[in-house]
Amino acid sequence: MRPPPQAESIACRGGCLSRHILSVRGTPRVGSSVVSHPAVDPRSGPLVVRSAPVADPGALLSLLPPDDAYAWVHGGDGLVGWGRAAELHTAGASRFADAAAWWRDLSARAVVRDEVGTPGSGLVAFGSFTFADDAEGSVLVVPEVVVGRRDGVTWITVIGTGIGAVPALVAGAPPRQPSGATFADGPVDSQAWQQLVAEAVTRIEADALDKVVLARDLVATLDEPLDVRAPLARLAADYPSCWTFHVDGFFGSTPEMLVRLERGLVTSRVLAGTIRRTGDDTHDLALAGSLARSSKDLEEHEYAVRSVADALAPHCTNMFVPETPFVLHLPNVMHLATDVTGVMKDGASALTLAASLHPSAAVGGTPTAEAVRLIAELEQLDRGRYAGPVGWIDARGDGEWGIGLRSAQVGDDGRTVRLFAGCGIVADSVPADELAESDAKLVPVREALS
Ligand SMILES: C=C(O[C@H]1C=CC=C(C(=O)O)[C@@H]1O)C(=O)O
Repeated sequence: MRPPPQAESIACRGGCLSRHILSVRGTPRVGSSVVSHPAVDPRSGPLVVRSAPVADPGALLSLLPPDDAYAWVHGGDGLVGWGRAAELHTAGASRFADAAAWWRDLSARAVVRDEVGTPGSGLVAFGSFTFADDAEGSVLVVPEVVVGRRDGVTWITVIGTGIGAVPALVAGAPPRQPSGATFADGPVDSQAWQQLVAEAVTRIEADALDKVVLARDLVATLDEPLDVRAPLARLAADYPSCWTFHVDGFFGSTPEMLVRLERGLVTSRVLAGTIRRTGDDTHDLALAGSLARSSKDLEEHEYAVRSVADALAPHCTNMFVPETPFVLHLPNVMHLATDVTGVMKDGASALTLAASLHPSAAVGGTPTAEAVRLIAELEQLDRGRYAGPVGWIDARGDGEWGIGLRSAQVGDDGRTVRLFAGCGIVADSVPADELAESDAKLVPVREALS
């Protein structure tokens, strides 16, 4: 393999890189307002992108500066980035189409020298999309620096308007740990939320729909503004089989891969059907067996698998949809899980696939339209980016989009953090059990803030 580039190394990290790379703002952000018809500023030249292998710099998350940092890591591999070379903010039902068009245009105009040639090298954007059409906050960001690792190969990508210097990669000082976290119910307290679950069961029994996912939130207040690198490091260490992410204050560790597209191969990990772990391995094994036999959970799972298979079918050939789920063991919960695969047939990008899949029945319900209407009516919660697609895309269209679960959004003051969790409700659901399940799903982020 080619030796890592050293000649251009300079002893600085994210912040001072901006001396070397002029930041092109793809679309200016005006306060928090939404740019619905984005275009790259025609006065700016194309983005100039260079990817090259580098020596292993250690844990990817340890490279992140405190601000403008992005992450998508899974068991040591993944992508981290910092700085903003270009960005798009969008909203509305057209948010995915806006983002896909912006990305196609930006990619087509970019000048790329990619010495790595793997999914995630070359031009890359991190993104996060809201669950609901009418929420603000969908974003794609192209960092100034991206560091990736995959199958033992580490690379750096530098993005700007000119030939940028390649920064030396050094771990920064350890992040400041969160302190003084207190947690309170969001606008709907746990008692009221159980009543909503009961109401959803009534609606399901009245045959209006088969399944609906209801979510709740917790509000954490910290002593000081959150250094998001601290919970990210904790989540990545505690949940290595999940995808730990951060985009624009939205962070978490999701076990659910909405869609991955790599060199024509499409995969999706569907989760639905949950049981809490007890901490006693023998007992948990017995619980895993009962989860795999539970008709309530199997029914809930089947809806989610069907929704994913149906949404992928128009884009794929050779689809494989296993008939029986396996049990995914996480430290806090176990889930029924199915890995759906297919071969891309129509050239759709990972982002277009994510748009076709969202919202799957793991976060919406069945039928989708009725479930989404009931969520809006009952939930009394602005989900923001929770349960929306979060991940990355490269210029080839390859990418990974997880579902933004086991997640939280940092507020503008930096000290307030909203944590989210939801549960699939079907005819047999029991409100108190669903509350306990949602508490278990809040554990990863809650512990990472404590
Ligand atoms: C909606 C969430 O989880 C989904 C994913 C896995 C299992 C689920 C369940 O069993 O209800 C949910 O469908 C969440 O974690 O907030």
